[in-house]
Amino acid sequence: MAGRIEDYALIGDMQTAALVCRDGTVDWLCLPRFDSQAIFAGLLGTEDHGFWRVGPAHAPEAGAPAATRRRYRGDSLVLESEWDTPQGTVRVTDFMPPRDGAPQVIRIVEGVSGRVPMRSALRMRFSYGRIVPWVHRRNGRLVGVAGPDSVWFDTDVLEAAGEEDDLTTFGQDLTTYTDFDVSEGDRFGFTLSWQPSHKEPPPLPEPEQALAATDDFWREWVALCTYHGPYREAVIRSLITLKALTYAPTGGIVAAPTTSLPEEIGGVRNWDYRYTWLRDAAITLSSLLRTGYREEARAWREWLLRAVAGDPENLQIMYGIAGERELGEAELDWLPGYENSAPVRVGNGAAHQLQLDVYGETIEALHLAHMTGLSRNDYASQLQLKLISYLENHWNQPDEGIWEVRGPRRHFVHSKVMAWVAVDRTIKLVESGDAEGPLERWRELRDDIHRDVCEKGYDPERNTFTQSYGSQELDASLLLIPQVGFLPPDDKRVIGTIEAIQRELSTPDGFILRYPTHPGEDNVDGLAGDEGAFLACSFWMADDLAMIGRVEEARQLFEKLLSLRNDLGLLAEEWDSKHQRQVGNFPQAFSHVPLIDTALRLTASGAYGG
Ligand SMILES: OC[C@H]1O[C@H](O[C@H]2O[C@H](CO)[C@@H](O)[C@H](O)[C@H]2O)[C@H](O)[C@@H](O)[C@@H]1O
Repeated sequence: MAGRIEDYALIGDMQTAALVCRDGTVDWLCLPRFDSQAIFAGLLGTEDHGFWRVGPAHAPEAGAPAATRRRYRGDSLVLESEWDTPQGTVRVTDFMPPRDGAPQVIRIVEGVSGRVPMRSALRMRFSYGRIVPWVHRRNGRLVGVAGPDSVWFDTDVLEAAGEEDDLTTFGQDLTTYTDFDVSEGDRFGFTLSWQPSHKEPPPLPEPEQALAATDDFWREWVALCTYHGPYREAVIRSLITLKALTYAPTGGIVAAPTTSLPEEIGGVRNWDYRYTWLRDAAITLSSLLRTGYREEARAWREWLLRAVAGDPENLQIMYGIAGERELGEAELDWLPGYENSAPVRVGNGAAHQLQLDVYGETIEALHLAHMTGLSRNDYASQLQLKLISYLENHWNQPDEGIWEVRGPRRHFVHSKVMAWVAVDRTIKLVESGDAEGPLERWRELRDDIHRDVCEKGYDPERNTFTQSYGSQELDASLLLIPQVGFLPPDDKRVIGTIEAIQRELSTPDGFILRYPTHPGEDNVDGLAGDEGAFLACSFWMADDLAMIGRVEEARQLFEKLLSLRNDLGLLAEEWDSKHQRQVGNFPQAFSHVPLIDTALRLTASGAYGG
C-alpha cells in the first residue's frame, strides 16, 4: 500500500522524477519525461501496478520497515535513508543524475555497521501499471521490454558476492528479487536505465561517478542563490524543488510531477499536473528571478515564445513541457487511485479554458524579467503587445478563472484584477521607451477595468470584494489585490477583504480555503466533494497580514505553514485540516513559490529586525 503523501521524497533529473517512500519503495516513476507513462504506478494503486523497493529484508507479514531517519545530502536532491536494524545499520542513497544519455535511477546500498540482510524487489509495469513487460537477460543484464520502452536493471552486488549465475537474483510473482547481505564498508550499486526499445542497450552505469557528478551539480546550482535571509534552509529546499520540476531541454516547468493525488481522500478532485501552466510557471519564474536564478528565467521566456508562436492571441492556459497543445483528458480505469480516490486522470481538460488571469501573470513575469535586467528580447515585447490587443476585446468576458472551475463561466474578480495588471505593466513597458503602443487608449482601458471591478466586484455593505460580480461568495485569490498593486494595502476595502477572508475562509487550525465548496447546484466549481486548505492562499494571507502591518501574525502563520512541510521540506498542494495530512499533487510548485515569496516579504518587512 502506498504511504501517506508526506512519506514521499522527490528525486529527479530535471526531465522526470521519482517518488521514494519512507520504506525505500519507489512508487512513482514516469520515463523518459515527466508526462510519459509511468513504469511504477503503485502510488495510484497497489504493488501490482509497479514498484521498486530496496531495504532491509523482512518477513512478508511484517511489512517493509520505514527508514529510521532520512535526509537530503546537504543542499542537493540526493536522498539518504538509513535503517537501524537488530543486525546493524544500512544506508541507501537514491538519486537521478542530471541527464547525459539514458535516464537513470541509481540506488547505492552502503553498510554502516554490522551485517544486514537486504532485498531489492523490482516489479516493472509499463503503461501506468497495465502492461507486464517481457523481462529477460541480455548479455548478463536484466531488461524489461514492452512496445517502445526498455528498462535495464544493473547491479554490482552479484559480482561482489562472487555469484556467476542467479543464486541471489530470482524471479517470482512476475517480480525480480535480489537478496544480499551488506557489511560495514560495503557499497553496492543498483541502477535502472531507460532506453527506446529499438536502440542498442544503454551503457553500463557507473554509480559512484554519477553520484559525485550529481552532488557537484546541486552544490554549484545552490551556490548561485542570492538569498541569505531568515529561513534560508526552507527557501533553498523550495528552490531545489522548483529546479527539479523544470524540464531542462525546453525550460518548461511542471506544476507537480504527479497526477491524481487527491485534493480529498476518496474524492474525485484528482488532476494531472505534469504540464506547464502559464500561471504556475510565471510565478515560479518570478521567485527564481528574485533569488538570483536568471538562466531558468531566460529559458522559460524562450519556452513561452515557442509555445505561443504562430498564434499568440489564441493563448492556452497550459501546454505540454515541450509546448504541446493537445493534452486530452482521459481516465485510467484500471487504477483504483491513491487510497481509492478515483478517477485517475491523465491529460488535463482545463487546457482549453478561458482564464483571463494568465495574461496578467505572464505579462507580470515578462515585466519582472525586463526590470531585473534580463537581456532584452524584442519578441517578448511584441508578444506582450499582442496579448494586450486580445485583452482589449476580451477582458469583460466571463471566464473559468484562476481555479479552473468546471462550473459555468463567471465574471471572476481576480481575473479582472489580473487583466488590469497586464495592461498596467504594458503601459509601463511603453513608458520606459522599450516598446511602442497607444498609451492614451491603454490608460483609459486600465481605468475602465479598475472602475468596473470596484463597482461590480465590491460589496459595500460587507466591505469586501467578492468572488465574482454579483456574488455573495468570497475567494482567497482576492488576497492578491494589494500584492499586485491594484489597490494599496491600507485601502479600507483591502483591509475589509482580508478580514472577511480570515473570518469566513479559515479552517479551524488557521489555514485558508480557496473558496467555499457547497454541495449542490450553486457549487461554483461544478465538482462533487470538498477539498483541503489551499497552501498558496495561506501563504498569501501571511503576505497580506505583513503588508497591512500585522507582521507578528504574519510571521506566526508563516511558521505554522513551514511546520506542515514533511521531514524533507516538501509540500503538496493542500492541507487536510480534519485528518492533519497533506493532500493533492506533490510536491507542488504552487506551494513552494509562495513559501519563497513570503520569506522574502517577511524579511523585507523587517519582521526579523533586518
Ligand atoms: O479545481 C479544479 C481544477 O484543479 C486543477 O487546477 C489547479 O491546479 C493548477 C495547477 O497548479 C492551478 O494552476 C489552478 O489554479 C488550480 O485550480 C486542475 O488542473 C484543473 O483541471 C481543474 O479544473
